[in-house]
Amino acid sequence: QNTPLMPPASVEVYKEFGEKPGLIKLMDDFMIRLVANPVTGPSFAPANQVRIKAELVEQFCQLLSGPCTYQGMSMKTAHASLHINKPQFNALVEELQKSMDAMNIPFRAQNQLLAQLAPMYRDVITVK
Ligand code: HEM
Repeated sequence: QNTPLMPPASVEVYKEFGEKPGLIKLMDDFMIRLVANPVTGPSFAPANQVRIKAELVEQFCQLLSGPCTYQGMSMKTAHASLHINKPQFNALVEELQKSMDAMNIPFRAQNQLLAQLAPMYRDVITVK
């Protein structure tokens, strides 16, 4: 996790995501969408999806003030060699929104998570 510009979301929001089991379900849905999307698919199809999902669960749990400590790579390190551009970043966020809608996560809670993720564009996007 780099440059946390927002205070973590409240633990109430973690509950609205269904805690750990909710996040696991969310990531299963999200990864299917990421692989199917023509903009993000080429990055995720060849990757270790099981491991990325597990890391995302821990990361989102921490961002939502759940009882987790993300121990994966920094966003800068994880994405350094992936040549990610802005359309890819935006496509990932859109797929996440679809997954959150599919899980009936309240809109306000969705926005709490998105506010945590938005500043990460600085570390994730390396291609103009
Ligand atoms: C806010 C946006 C993003 C977040 C929060 C995020 C989060 C993560 C996390 C937690 C990991 C696992 C790190 C680890 O293994 O220790 C990861 C890896 C990865 N991410 Fe992202 N990511 C974002 C954007 C993107 C985008 C836009 C793409 C490509 C379209 C992408 C592609 C990947 C790939 C391919 C890996 C696996 C790298 C590897 O296996 O070495 N990510 N990401």
